[in-house]
Amino acid sequence: MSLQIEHVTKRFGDFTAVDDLSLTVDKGTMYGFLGANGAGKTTTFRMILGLLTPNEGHITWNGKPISYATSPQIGYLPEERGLYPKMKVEEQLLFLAELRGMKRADAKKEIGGWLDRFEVPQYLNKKVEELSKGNQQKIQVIAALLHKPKLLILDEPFSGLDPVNVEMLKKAILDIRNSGATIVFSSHRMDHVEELCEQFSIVDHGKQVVSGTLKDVKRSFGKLNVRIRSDYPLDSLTDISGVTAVNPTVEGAVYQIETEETAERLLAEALKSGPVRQFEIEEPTLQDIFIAKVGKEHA
Ligand SMILES: Nc1ncnc2c1ncn2[C@@H]1O[C@H](COP(=O)(O)OP(=O)(O)OP(=O)(O)O)[C@@H](O)[C@H]1O
Repeated sequence: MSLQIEHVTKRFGDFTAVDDLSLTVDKGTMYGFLGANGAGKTTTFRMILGLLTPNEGHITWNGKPISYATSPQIGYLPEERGLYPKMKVEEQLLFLAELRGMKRADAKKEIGGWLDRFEVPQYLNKKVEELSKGNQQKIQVIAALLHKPKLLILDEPFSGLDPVNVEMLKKAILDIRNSGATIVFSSHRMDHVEELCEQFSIVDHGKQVVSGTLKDVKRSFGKLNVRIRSDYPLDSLTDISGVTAVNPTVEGAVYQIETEETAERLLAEALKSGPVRQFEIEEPTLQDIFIAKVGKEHA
């Protein structure tokens, strides 16, 4: 079982939002779909779900086209959150669960469990509009996964959640993946993607610019980070040859380099100013890779 996107292009008039995109998401994988604002992520999700039709190419789940409207196998958290503000939480979730083919009694049981898990059981009989934005978001996440979909598409699932709720949602998503579901999500938070995803791709202006496993992409990026903390000025380090980028931190900077010899030169130069409190060579982060591939202005 896999999700396959083959040479998919989507145009709106003269504008190409998704440009010859191909990717495969294997069953049981947690897949991160990344890109700057306007890169084409939501458009791709809508095409996966059959809500938009590609101009070219094919998308299949398990070898067949998907129809979100009719398939109980699919769960979707849309970017534009679409709960009915006047409806009570339980009514709303029951309504959506029945649309996805669940029996009312089963849905009722599951709803209770999820509201407890997300620490919002007190809102069962409250109108959606009475909940805070973050709590509405949790209800919408519950709506997407209540019927135990085999393929779960989450458009920015963490946006608007505080750190405690982000952790709660991460655990829930991991449990769903561990139960065998395939999950594709978009996020602008690279750290979340690093923690959760086995595979990912980055799109830019509708084109795929990077894809693969985190390990392979990091290895092929061919750059390292050197983190230096010091109580003394480090200005002269910026000019050392082999430094490709400098990101200042509160107590020093992180220098992007290509070879370890540059790290030695950085350390020698830093020590000229005074003692160094931290010197560490780190692998590149997904944030580094994203910025390098998509451009600083988008980060
Ligand atoms: N119905 C539409 N008509 C015309 N242009 C559209 C339409 N839907 C999307 N676009 C354009 O397609 C591009 C891709 O939009 P999309 O929403 O897929 O980006 P995204 O990667 O999800 O962005 P974000 O991270 O900001 O949510 C944008 O330039 C957007 O303006």
